[in-house]
Amino acid sequence: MTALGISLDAWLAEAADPELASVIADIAAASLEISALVRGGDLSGPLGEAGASNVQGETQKKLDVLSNDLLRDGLSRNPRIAAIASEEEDHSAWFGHADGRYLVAFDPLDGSSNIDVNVTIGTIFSILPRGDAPEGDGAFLQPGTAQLCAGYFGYGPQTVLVLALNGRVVQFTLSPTDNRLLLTHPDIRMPTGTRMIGGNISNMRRWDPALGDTVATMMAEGGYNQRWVGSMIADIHRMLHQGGVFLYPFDSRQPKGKLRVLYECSPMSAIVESAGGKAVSGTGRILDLQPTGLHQRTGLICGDAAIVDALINPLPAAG
Ligand SMILES: O=P(O)(O)OC[C@H]1O[C@](O)(COP(=O)(O)O)[C@@H](O)[C@@H]1O
Ligand SMILES: [Mg+2]
Ligand SMILES: [Mg+2]
Repeated sequence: MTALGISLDAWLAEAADPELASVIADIAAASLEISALVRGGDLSGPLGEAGASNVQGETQKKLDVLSNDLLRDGLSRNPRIAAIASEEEDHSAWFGHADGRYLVAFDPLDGSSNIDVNVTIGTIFSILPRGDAPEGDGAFLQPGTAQLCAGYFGYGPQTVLVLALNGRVVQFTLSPTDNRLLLTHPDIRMPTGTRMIGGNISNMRRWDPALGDTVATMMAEGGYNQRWVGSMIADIHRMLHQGGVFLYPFDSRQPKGKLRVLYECSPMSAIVESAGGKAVSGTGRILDLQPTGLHQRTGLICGDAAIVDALINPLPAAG
């Protein structure tokens, strides 16, 4: 169903089986609560430092913790969801649902450093089959090709939901009048040929020299524009609609990469590929990567396939 303006629920009734639809609907319900907190800003209460660190040693903001709790609590009530894994939790959480057919991995709040400055942040999620693996983190260690659905919420001037499902990318926008998610983009295709790069250029000196040289040449001589919000979801959302590439490559300070495979790179790469783009780590396709850890990191270069190719070709062969 592609009629503009139809609700998420009506769209899901046609696009997904009822069980998968219920999982997406529950993620959406929790995310709309997060959206309301974000919209309230300081009026929602202090959203700054929570005084704790997550398993990766990163300072947690109160909104990171609140968002995690909203998603975890909301999803725990769905009997079809066996377990969740989150950036903010050391290990996967299993709900004891005998009929749980799905696993959900999520970054509850992407772009935490932008919370206090009213810049777009988001929620990223990946829905995987439960499979036969025993209960535990290992059940989540599936390549991105196994994802049944990938998506993100963007909390910016508009609250949007972007979904990759059945090989298509669609976008819903939150109606401010009745708080419903309505279809605004029935088939997003990444534009090609846009000369735009989204990367943290302050890290350029730490990148593979060949990659750094290529990017420097593109900007100095190729007419490339540079854009960097500092929230992956916002930077990739821009690429999805305007074209160009997003990159957070391996570097000498973070040789294993910064962005997490299961709940950042895998879902965002599924969205980029489904919209006609390409997503690689620098040593291979992201969606083919077999994760070995719940919080594993990787490099990421994604977007317009021709520009991604131009960036990775000078890099050494896959290792
Ligand atoms: O500090 P930098 O280099 O700007 O990093 C920004 C990157 O870190 C992230 O914020 C990591 O996400 P979290 O906020 O979920 O930790 C990405 O969204 C973004 O691309
Ligand atoms: Mg993140
Ligand atoms: Mg996060």
